[in-house]
Amino acid sequence: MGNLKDCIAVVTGATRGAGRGIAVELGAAGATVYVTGRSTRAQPAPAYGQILSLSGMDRLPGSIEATAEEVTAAGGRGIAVRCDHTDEADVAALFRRVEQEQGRIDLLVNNAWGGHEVFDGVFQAPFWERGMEQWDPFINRGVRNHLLASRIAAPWMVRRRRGLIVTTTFWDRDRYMEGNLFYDLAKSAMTRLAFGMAQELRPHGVASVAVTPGWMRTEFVLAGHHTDEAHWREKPALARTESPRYLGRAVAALAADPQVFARTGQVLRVGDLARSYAFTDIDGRQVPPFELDAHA
Ligand SMILES: NC(=O)c1ccc[n+]([C@@H]2O[C@H](COP(=O)([O-])OP(=O)(O)OC[C@H]3O[C@@H](n4cnc5c(N)ncnc54)[C@H](O)[C@@H]3O)[C@@H](O)[C@H]2O)c1
Repeated sequence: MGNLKDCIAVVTGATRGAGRGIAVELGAAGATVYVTGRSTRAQPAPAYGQILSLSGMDRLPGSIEATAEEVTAAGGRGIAVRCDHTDEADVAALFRRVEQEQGRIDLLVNNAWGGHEVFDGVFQAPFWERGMEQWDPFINRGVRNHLLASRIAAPWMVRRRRGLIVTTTFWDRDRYMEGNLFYDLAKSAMTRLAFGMAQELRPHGVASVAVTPGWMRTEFVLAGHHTDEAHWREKPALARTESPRYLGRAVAALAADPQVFARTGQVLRVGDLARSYAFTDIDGRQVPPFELDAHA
């Protein structure tokens, strides 16, 4: 993995899940990582949806401080900053702090995602049977928050004519997420956001890409299957999952790639990046890209 010891990164929504995996892998490559989220040790995580209630728990472990400590233990420097990414004042204060402490930002990872917190246990349903209460967590805590962070970080990158914005999403060759219109809308908008930002940043030497993992064994997914990272192999349904660190390795490889600008505007699958940059998941497997029809 490339050396990121001079990299100043912000990873949004990094108390758990994909964000945590990305932050820790950036740390392993030596980066300074601002770990953001709402959950602190003093203020526990918000409750998740029905799938966790079904398994007897509605709160997941994780805090910005715990992830920041993991980043530092991995070899980087983790800095925990409480930030609700829907709140413009919080987001402005986050980036002000990064500017005061570092004077620059090299990598922004747009990842905070509210969709899972309202998951109702229904995997597929026609849109007219889903409630409008899904709009806010899926769109405002999935797309608006990324635009909000990016429009504050972009001017600093533009001034230096360098930088990378990574937006995590789910994308499978433009296939429709059957029975999940809200999810599909949110993910399509994120992917398009990364593309649109790339067009406007291109003349300024700044890159923007969307990165799509496969099905990840996040704390949410593991709890929904009544298991944990030590025992997931006992669950046949999780056979093709990957760890969030696999996505983290993809982001670290992109951040360390001097040719990353050649990829600007693209949506990149973690399984493809693993082949291209020759990395594996934490268990040594090179998990192929997730394809919807292969899982139908
Ligand atoms: N889990 C998977 O298998 C999977 C697969 C493909 C793509 N993805 C995508 O990866 C991204 C991350 O998903 P995840 O699975 O890690 O989700 P998650 O629910 O496990 O984690 C989301 C993180 O964002 C934080 N967050 C939510 N709202 C926030 C807010 N307002 N301010 C700050 N932080 C906030 C949460 O607290 C949490 O730390 C999403 O775009 C998701 O669609 C996930």
